[in-house]
Amino acid sequence: MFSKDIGIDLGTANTLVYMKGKGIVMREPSVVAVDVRTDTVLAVGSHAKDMIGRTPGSIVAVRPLKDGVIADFDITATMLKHFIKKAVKSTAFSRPHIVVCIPSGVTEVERRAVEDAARQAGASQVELIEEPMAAAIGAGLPVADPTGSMVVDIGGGTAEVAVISLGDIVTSCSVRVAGDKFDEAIISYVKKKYNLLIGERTAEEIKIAIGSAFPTGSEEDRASVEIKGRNLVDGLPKNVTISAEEVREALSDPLATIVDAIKSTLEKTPPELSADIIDHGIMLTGGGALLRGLDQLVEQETGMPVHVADSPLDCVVDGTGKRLEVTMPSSYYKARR
Ligand SMILES: Nc1ncnc2c1ncn2[C@@H]1O[C@H](COP(=O)(O)OP(=O)(O)OP(=O)(O)O)[C@@H](O)[C@H]1O
Repeated sequence: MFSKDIGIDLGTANTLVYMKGKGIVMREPSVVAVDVRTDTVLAVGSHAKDMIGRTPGSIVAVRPLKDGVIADFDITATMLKHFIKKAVKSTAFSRPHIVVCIPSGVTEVERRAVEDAARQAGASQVELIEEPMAAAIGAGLPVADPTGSMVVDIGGGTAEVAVISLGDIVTSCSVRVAGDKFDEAIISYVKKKYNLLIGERTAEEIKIAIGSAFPTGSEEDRASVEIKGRNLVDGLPKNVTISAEEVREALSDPLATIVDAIKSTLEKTPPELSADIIDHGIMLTGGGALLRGLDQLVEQETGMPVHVADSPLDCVVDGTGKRLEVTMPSSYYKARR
């Protein structure tokens, strides 16, 4: 029988929905626009993201999950309900089973808020799973085997590093430094060097266009882009050209934090599992894994082989999907309670 069971990657940057039997049915930015005068939600997802930095005083476009935690409870619940209702039109007779993957830094109270929101949106059963585990499953790592698999999931708010064996996390480390901090680093670099104020959207565009973690010796190392912002000296709009090398310099501090998290997790890993990681390498997932040269940087810093997952942005939601498609032991998805 056709089932509307869904898996959700409730990410700080993007929310993805996987429907059993269909695959990924929705990808939207985790953004909500609210009219503060009437306290009503005006837009959710990409429409709301387009409004960031461009709203009049009466409207705020917010990202309810920030730095890997739920910054605004009620808005997160509203957004989750909106996405669930959009993906699955549940009725009293077809209440879906929902698997939600949430950042591992969320508190017990926040977990309950997510569960309640999913139930209010029509879920009959709600299961919460840990992000690095979902990412590892989605990336196709042999998480159930008695062998060490290392995954590094770099999203918008958090970078999660985990070593998994026999269906459970053996050692892990989570830092609140990921894609958003890369954008912030670009903003402050441009401000310091050029006295130019740019917005979050522009910084993200620069990162995606010419950002890199390591010089790869290719033509792209010499790329540059023209950016527009507000001159901090006279307050007027201004253009400057920024090079790939400058962006790499801007990103070096947040990247060093992520590399340190990987190294400290490796230091805590039992020797047998370390040996497995030397053989199989480290798997990078999450949107941050798309940063050019990141695999080479991690490889140079750790001496381990490093692979980037096939579809890094989809790994977490694919992991929740595999949970719905296959019956696996619940120990795979041990939610931290
Ligand atoms: N080509 C790219 N190069 C560099 N960064 C990218 C690229 N494409 C997307 N990103 C970044 O990836 C991040 C979003 O990744 P992802 O969707 O995996 O995060 P998330 O799951 O929402 O966040 P979290 O895991 O922290 O909850 C954003 O910061 C985005 O700017």
